[in-house]
Amino acid sequence: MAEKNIPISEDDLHPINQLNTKQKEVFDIIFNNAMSDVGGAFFPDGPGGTGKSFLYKVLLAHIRSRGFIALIVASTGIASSGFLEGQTAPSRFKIPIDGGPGSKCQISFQSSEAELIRNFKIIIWDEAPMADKSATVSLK
Ligand SMILES: Nc1ncnc2c1ncn2[C@@H]1O[C@H](COP(=O)(O)OP(=O)(O)OP(=O)(O)O)[C@@H](O)[C@H]1O
Repeated sequence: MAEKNIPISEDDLHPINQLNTKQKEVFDIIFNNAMSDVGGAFFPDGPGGTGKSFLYKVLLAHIRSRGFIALIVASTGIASSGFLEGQTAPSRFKIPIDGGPGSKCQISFQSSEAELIRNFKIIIWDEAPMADKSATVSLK
Protein backbone atom coordinates (compact mmCIF):
# COMPACT_ATOMS: atom_id res chain seq x y z
CA MET A 1 0.00 0.00 0.00
CA ALA A 2 1.84 3.10 -1.28
CA GLU A 3 0.13 5.37 1.24
CA LYS A 4 1.85 3.44 4.05
CA ASN A 5 5.32 4.07 2.71
CA ILE A 6 5.44 7.75 1.82
CA PRO A 7 9.03 8.89 2.35
CA ILE A 8 9.27 11.62 4.95
CA SER A 9 12.40 13.70 5.33
CA GLU A 10 13.77 15.90 8.11
CA ASP A 11 12.63 18.86 6.01
CA ASP A 12 9.05 17.61 6.32
CA LEU A 13 9.30 17.04 10.08
CA HIS A 14 11.30 20.06 11.14
CA PRO A 15 8.59 22.73 10.59
CA ILE A 16 6.89 21.45 13.76
CA ASN A 17 9.37 23.77 15.49
CA GLN A 18 7.98 26.71 13.54
CA LEU A 19 4.33 26.24 14.50
CA ASN A 20 2.93 29.26 16.27
CA THR A 21 1.03 28.89 19.54
CA LYS A 22 -2.37 28.37 17.92
CA GLN A 23 -1.04 25.97 15.30
CA LYS A 24 0.78 23.94 17.97
CA GLU A 25 -2.34 23.81 20.12
CA VAL A 26 -4.36 22.44 17.20
CA PHE A 27 -1.53 20.09 16.20
CA ASP A 28 -1.41 18.59 19.70
CA ILE A 29 -5.16 18.08 19.90
CA ILE A 30 -5.47 16.40 16.50
CA PHE A 31 -2.21 14.43 16.66
CA ASN A 32 -2.91 13.02 20.13
CA ASN A 33 -6.46 12.20 19.17
CA ALA A 34 -5.34 10.34 16.05
CA MET A 35 -2.59 8.46 17.85
CA SER A 36 -4.91 7.31 20.61
CA ASP A 37 -7.58 6.17 18.13
CA VAL A 38 -10.24 8.12 19.99
CA GLY A 39 -11.84 9.26 16.77
CA GLY A 40 -13.48 12.56 16.08
CA ALA A 41 -13.84 15.39 13.62
CA PHE A 42 -12.03 18.72 13.85
CA PHE A 43 -12.55 21.89 11.88
CA PRO A 44 -9.50 24.19 12.08
CA ASP A 45 -10.77 27.56 11.00
CA GLY A 46 -9.12 30.85 10.14
CA PRO A 47 -8.86 33.42 7.39
CA GLY A 48 -6.80 32.65 4.29
CA GLY A 49 -3.08 32.73 4.91
CA THR A 50 -3.21 31.98 8.63
CA GLY A 51 -1.35 28.68 8.27
CA LYS A 52 -3.92 25.90 8.01
CA SER A 53 -2.11 24.19 5.11
CA PHE A 54 1.20 24.61 6.91
CA LEU A 55 -0.28 22.86 9.93
CA TYR A 56 -1.75 20.05 7.80
CA LYS A 57 1.64 19.36 6.18
CA VAL A 58 3.26 19.04 9.61
CA LEU A 59 0.48 16.74 10.81
CA LEU A 60 0.76 14.55 7.71
CA ALA A 61 4.53 14.31 8.04
CA HIS A 62 4.50 13.37 11.72
CA ILE A 63 1.79 10.76 11.36
CA ARG A 64 3.27 9.26 8.18
CA SER A 65 6.78 9.17 9.66
CA ARG A 66 5.46 6.76 12.28
CA GLY A 67 4.33 4.36 9.56
CA PHE A 68 0.65 5.28 9.71
CA ILE A 69 -1.64 6.20 6.86
CA ALA A 70 -2.61 9.86 6.69
CA LEU A 71 -4.80 10.88 3.77
CA ILE A 72 -5.16 14.42 2.50
CA VAL A 73 -7.91 15.45 0.13
CA ALA A 74 -9.27 18.72 -1.14
CA SER A 75 -12.25 19.58 -3.21
CA THR A 76 -10.22 20.76 -6.20
CA GLY A 77 -7.14 19.47 -7.99
CA ILE A 78 -5.32 22.76 -7.51
CA ALA A 79 -5.87 22.71 -3.76
CA SER A 80 -4.88 19.05 -3.42
CA SER A 81 -1.72 19.46 -5.51
CA GLY A 82 -0.16 21.56 -2.72
CA PHE A 83 0.16 18.44 -0.55
CA LEU A 84 2.35 15.36 -0.82
CA GLU A 85 0.06 12.59 -2.17
CA GLY A 86 -2.89 14.97 -2.14
CA GLN A 87 -5.94 14.04 -4.21
CA THR A 88 -9.36 15.43 -4.83
CA ALA A 89 -11.99 14.00 -2.51
CA PRO A 90 -14.13 12.65 -5.40
CA SER A 91 -11.11 10.86 -6.85
CA ARG A 92 -9.86 9.42 -3.56
CA PHE A 93 -13.24 8.30 -2.25
CA LYS A 94 -15.06 7.64 -5.52
CA ILE A 95 -17.67 10.23 -4.66
CA PRO A 96 -20.21 10.56 -7.47
CA ILE A 97 -19.59 13.96 -9.09
CA ASP A 98 -23.26 14.48 -9.84
CA GLY A 99 -24.43 12.84 -6.63
CA GLY A 100 -27.22 14.53 -4.77
CA PRO A 101 -28.69 13.77 -1.36
CA GLY A 102 -28.48 10.05 -0.58
CA SER A 103 -25.58 9.34 -2.94
CA LYS A 104 -22.89 6.97 -1.72
CA CYS A 105 -19.18 6.51 -2.40
CA GLN A 106 -18.64 3.88 -5.08
CA ILE A 107 -16.15 1.86 -3.03
CA SER A 108 -16.42 -1.90 -2.97
CA PHE A 109 -15.59 -3.76 0.22
CA GLN A 110 -12.51 -5.47 -1.22
CA SER A 111 -11.06 -2.52 -3.14
CA SER A 112 -7.79 -0.80 -2.34
CA GLU A 113 -9.76 2.32 -1.36
CA ALA A 114 -11.71 0.29 1.21
CA GLU A 115 -8.42 -1.10 2.56
CA LEU A 116 -7.13 2.46 2.92
CA ILE A 117 -10.22 3.61 4.72
CA ARG A 118 -10.04 0.66 7.11
CA ASN A 119 -6.44 1.52 7.98
CA PHE A 120 -6.10 5.29 8.04
CA LYS A 121 -5.09 7.21 11.14
CA ILE A 122 -6.36 10.51 9.87
CA ILE A 123 -8.12 12.00 6.89
CA ILE A 124 -7.55 15.71 6.33
CA TRP A 125 -10.12 17.27 4.03
CA ASP A 126 -8.87 20.75 3.22
CA GLU A 127 -11.67 23.29 3.10
CA ALA A 128 -14.29 20.61 3.70
CA PRO A 129 -17.00 23.19 4.46
CA MET A 130 -16.56 24.43 0.87
CA ALA A 131 -17.44 20.99 -0.49
CA ASP A 132 -20.93 20.05 -1.54
CA LYS A 133 -22.71 18.70 1.54
CA SER A 134 -23.73 15.51 -0.27
CA ALA A 135 -20.04 14.77 -0.94
CA THR A 136 -19.09 14.73 2.74
CA VAL A 137 -22.26 12.88 3.69
CA SER A 138 -21.62 10.21 1.04
CA LEU A 139 -18.26 9.41 2.66
CA LYS A 140 -19.88 9.03 6.07
N1 LIG B 1 4.24 28.75 11.56
C1 LIG B 1 4.66 29.17 10.35
N2 LIG B 1 5.96 29.45 10.15
C2 LIG B 1 6.41 29.87 8.97
N3 LIG B 1 5.63 30.09 7.89
C3 LIG B 1 4.30 29.83 8.02
C4 LIG B 1 3.76 29.37 9.25
N4 LIG B 1 2.43 29.19 9.09
C5 LIG B 1 2.16 29.54 7.81
N5 LIG B 1 3.27 29.91 7.17
C6 LIG B 1 3.40 30.38 5.78
O1 LIG B 1 2.38 31.36 5.56
C7 LIG B 1 1.83 31.22 4.27
C8 LIG B 1 0.33 30.99 4.36
O2 LIG B 1 0.09 29.79 5.07
P1 LIG B 1 -0.95 28.68 4.57
O3 LIG B 1 -0.91 28.54 3.08
O4 LIG B 1 -0.71 27.46 5.38
O5 LIG B 1 -2.31 29.38 5.00
P2 LIG B 1 -3.80 28.84 4.81
O6 LIG B 1 -4.53 29.19 6.07
O7 LIG B 1 -3.80 27.41 4.44
O8 LIG B 1 -4.30 29.73 3.61
P3 LIG B 1 -5.53 29.44 2.60
O9 LIG B 1 -6.77 29.26 3.44
O10 LIG B 1 -5.56 30.66 1.75
O11 LIG B 1 -5.16 28.19 1.84
C9 LIG B 1 2.56 30.06 3.60
O12 LIG B 1 3.61 30.58 2.81
C10 LIG B 1 3.11 29.27 4.77
O13 LIG B 1 4.29 28.55 4.42
